[in-house]
Amino acid sequence: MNALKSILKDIELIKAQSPLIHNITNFVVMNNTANALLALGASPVMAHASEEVEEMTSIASALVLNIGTLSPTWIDSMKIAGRTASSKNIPIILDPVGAGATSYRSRICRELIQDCNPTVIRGNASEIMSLVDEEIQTKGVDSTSSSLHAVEYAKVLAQKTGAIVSISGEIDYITDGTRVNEVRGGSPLMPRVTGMGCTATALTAAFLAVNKNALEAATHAMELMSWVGEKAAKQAKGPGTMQLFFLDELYQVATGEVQA
Ligand SMILES: Nc1ncnc2c1ncn2[C@@H]1O[C@H](COP(=O)(O)OP(=O)(O)O)[C@@H](O)[C@H]1O
Ligand SMILES: Cc1ncsc1CCOP(=O)(O)O
Ligand SMILES: [Mg+2]
Repeated sequence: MNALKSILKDIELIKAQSPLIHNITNFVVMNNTANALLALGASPVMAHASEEVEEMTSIASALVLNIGTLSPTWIDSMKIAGRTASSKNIPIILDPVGAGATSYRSRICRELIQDCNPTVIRGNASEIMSLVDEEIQTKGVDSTSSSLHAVEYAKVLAQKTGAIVSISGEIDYITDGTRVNEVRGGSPLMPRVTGMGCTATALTAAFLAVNKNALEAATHAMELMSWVGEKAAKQAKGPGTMQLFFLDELYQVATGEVQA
């Protein structure tokens, strides 16, 4: 399977380079996403103090900006880190958690996009749609729309911002504004575990760190999520064990016990 070989090639690079991934992310998922990055072979660091983010981003291979539990001091740090990354050609991935639920979140996402030029924007359907149409109100951090419905919005967002836009859901769609890659698979248990979308974002950062083709890197991350999620769900009894099996299966792939 060619897609699998191509993902495994990126994973080999992640293992060899162990890229430092600087995460400014939310309190809910810090532990999950750090563990997922470690399982894959990357090196996570969570740092959000404005006093240190410029230095931390400067030594990182990719930057995650995740607005899940944002507050004014964190936004300042995100902007410093984002500008630093942008000036040094360090890839940035923005997760617009809950965009459209409050005007604050939507406004901050627009400012971050404007100031930091993210390489990839990854969110669920509702979040991506709300970034294009300010009238779209979402319920919270979970999507109320199908990913298929968001594809045209994602293309517009990609064309407007120059970012690759990655929409997650039952089917994932990743677009540069013209081409659209589709990723199927995964499991309905995945959205029953908090932080799975944020994990997808963190893994996308790891792929961006080793693969300069951002459309391919973002697609690889979603293919890996889907593949690992499906394997984990076969063994899980519910969300609790799903979380554990997901990490273990990710580690199995990363340590090379699964071959293409
Ligand atoms: N119904 C589903 N079937 C299969 N995979 C899913 C389903 N819903 C979400 N996923 C997967 O779960 C992960 C998180 O996606 P999603 O729940 O949309 O993100 P978020 O947590 O940001 O809302 C992605 O890898 C996505 O492909
Ligand atoms: C529940 C919640 N509330 C604020 S951030 C967060 C986590 C969202 O994570 P994900 O979007 O990956 O489910
Ligand atoms: Mg999310």
